[in-house]
Amino acid sequence: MASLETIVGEIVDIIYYNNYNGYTVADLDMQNQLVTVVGFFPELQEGEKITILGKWITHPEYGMQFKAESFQVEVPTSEEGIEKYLSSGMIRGIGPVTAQRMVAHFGKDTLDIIQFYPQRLTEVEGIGKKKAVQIFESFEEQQGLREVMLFLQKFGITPRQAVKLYKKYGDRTISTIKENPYRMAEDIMGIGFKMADKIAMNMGIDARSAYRIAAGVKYALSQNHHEGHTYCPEGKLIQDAAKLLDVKGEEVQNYLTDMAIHGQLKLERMEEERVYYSIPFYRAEEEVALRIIALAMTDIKEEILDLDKRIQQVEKKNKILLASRQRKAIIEAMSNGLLIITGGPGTGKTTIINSILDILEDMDKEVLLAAPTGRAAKRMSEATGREAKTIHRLLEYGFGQEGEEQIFQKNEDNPLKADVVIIDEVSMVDILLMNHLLKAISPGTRLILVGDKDQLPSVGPGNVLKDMIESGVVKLVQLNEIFRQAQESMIVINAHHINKGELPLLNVKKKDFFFHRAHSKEEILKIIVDLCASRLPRYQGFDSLQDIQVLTPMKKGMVGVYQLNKSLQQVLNPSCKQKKEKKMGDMVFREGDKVMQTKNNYHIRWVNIHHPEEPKGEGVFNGDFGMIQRIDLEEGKIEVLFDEEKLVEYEYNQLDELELAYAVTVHKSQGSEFPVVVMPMSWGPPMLLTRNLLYTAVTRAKSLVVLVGEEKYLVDMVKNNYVNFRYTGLKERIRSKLDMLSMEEGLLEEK
Ligand SMILES: Nc1ncnc2c1ncn2[C@@H]1O[C@H](COP(=O)(O)OP(=O)(O)OP(=O)(O)O)[C@@H](O)[C@H]1O
Repeated sequence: MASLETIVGEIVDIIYYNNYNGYTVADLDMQNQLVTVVGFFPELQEGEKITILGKWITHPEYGMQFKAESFQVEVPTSEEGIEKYLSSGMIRGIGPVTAQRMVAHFGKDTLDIIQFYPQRLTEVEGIGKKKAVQIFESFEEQQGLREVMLFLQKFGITPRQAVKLYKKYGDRTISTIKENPYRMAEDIMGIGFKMADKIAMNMGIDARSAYRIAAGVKYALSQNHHEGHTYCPEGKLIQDAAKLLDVKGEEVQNYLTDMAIHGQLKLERMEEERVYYSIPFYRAEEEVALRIIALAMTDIKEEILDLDKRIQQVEKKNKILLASRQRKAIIEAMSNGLLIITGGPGTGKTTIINSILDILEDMDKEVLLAAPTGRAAKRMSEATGREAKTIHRLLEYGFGQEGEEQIFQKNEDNPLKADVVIIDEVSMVDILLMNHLLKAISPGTRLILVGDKDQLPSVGPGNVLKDMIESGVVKLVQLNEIFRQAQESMIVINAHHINKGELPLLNVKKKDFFFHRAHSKEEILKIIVDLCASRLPRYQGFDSLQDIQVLTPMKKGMVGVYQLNKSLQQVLNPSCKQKKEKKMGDMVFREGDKVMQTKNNYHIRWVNIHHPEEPKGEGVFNGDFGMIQRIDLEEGKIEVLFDEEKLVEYEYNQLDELELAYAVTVHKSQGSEFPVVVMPMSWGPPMLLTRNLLYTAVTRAKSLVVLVGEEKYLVDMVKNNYVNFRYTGLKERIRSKLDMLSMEEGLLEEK
């Protein structure tokens, strides 16, 4: 067996870098001998000098390589190395041109100048005082980050996670982790208990300490919440936590009651079973149940005169005859504190919202409209011709100062001022957001919730819409008639077939729902790329970027999001001299790319390019699509245009909020609609390939659906009625609270 050796050299080329786990293949110049090095590293930069401890291996294909076990990076010392290092874009304010000028001026002292005499940077052409400060700060930050990465690499924490930790804890990263490693698992998405535990063990924390077991239990419970549950039955929690902690079930059990007594968890009885909630979910479920009952029981005293006449007027104005259920929906909307309107595509939900709006506005009522995502809110605005906001915006979330704890400014002390609030796409609302929404609805304001209960449930915990419906307490209008106009669309017809577990009708001439047969995943990928790049634009006039959206159930694999995006990018927006690009691990962002914002960012500023004189707007939301307009390699910035008007500037360290979006997962597409949806049909885990998911994907399309693959997988999906089960207590909670209230009233009456 080869023994460990130390080699020293300068990085001359990064051949491969995986930004999820840090796996790197790089060429190293060892005194004019080129060596290939492989191993797990933080993002290395060309020009850096590195000392590596490892051993020589022979790769069957690539020959001799040096496999790293540990390493020490030094800053480059040669002028060429310094220039390469600074040109890489890792320091804000320095791109290739500035790097070259700096090295031409300061030579080998450039890095020392940045660190110790930053004021001298202004001697370089193009660097003013402000930029000099920016370069100094960014360099310091990089040094700090390096230190954190070096400390964490021995625990198997990837560079990406190290960056997240550094963003969260800043200069105090190392001390915070040393103090309580389990905090990482609570604070940082993607760092599990296991990783935090590894560090804790390494630091000598006892495996049976109360501290460790409590952390394990909390983490096991939070994992259940991640899967959509609002609580976890005791047996399952003990099992999950014991497995995680590698201790006996009894050891966990002993702590559970204790944790409940100390208010770390909430112990409840649910259908004769002991179950545990994390406190925020328990509170949210309790409060939602109480508020739903209060709203549902609010008597609308107001007698609406001439409602029949008003409905007739609306019919006349819109030139339609409302169906009886639609009339019922309108009447109920006028006479209930809380109403749910649910139905599949083409069953007239939008028509009802518009009719209700017409009537209410005619009566001078104040109405507010909102939906859970930016895209859904935008569609609601377009469909109603009125302003619709995201629920977060409606509730004025995050209007505080940056860095302060973000809160919903609209709440029970400062409720929404409106007669009626209408929320669309309510199936996407989870228990926490529903609680915030209900808090801001005061008695006297009516709430109308519109949605399709058969869509995928909310990403966050809870099954709120279904639970509310099944509680039987909330007034419900269920629409099931597909209107004639909608019946002309096979998308609508087939969506209803799929929802009922029937096979969709495929390839009906001159229609809008097609199946393209392909046998292997390679073939599926090839056909999808061809459809998007050439056939659909050429024969049907669709725009490859604006109109066509590839949706896929999976992230990984040949027809998963990552590969689809790579292949589509290569063809739809290939690399060329004129287009600048920024490498992010194994992904490339290029000018002209279609991208998606992957989390809600309430503070990021945008300029309306049509009205640059207007004050800057704030906020870009999870699921918003944009286009990369410009990459500034000097400043380290990427400009993205959203909705063809909002221009947002991202710094490189914010790029984890963006993903390529030629293809996105079905889950991410919830609440959005596209002219064309293209989707692969191939093998995947049955838990994922469900009827529910297919229904959600198909209902995202307005003009055309093309499924590509093998029909047997389509049949499997239609038959797979597996709905991810969620432990939620809202339905029972509403019922039991109502029973209690009725009992109290009964007692009062008896008295
Ligand atoms: N009473 C009616 N008579 C005739 N046509 C109707 C009636 N109600 C709705 N429609 C028509 O049916 C179609 C579907 O209605 P609408 O868009 O309101 O449904 P929806 O449930 O909002 O659909 P989606 O969820 O797909 O947006 C529209 O073309 C609409 O004009």
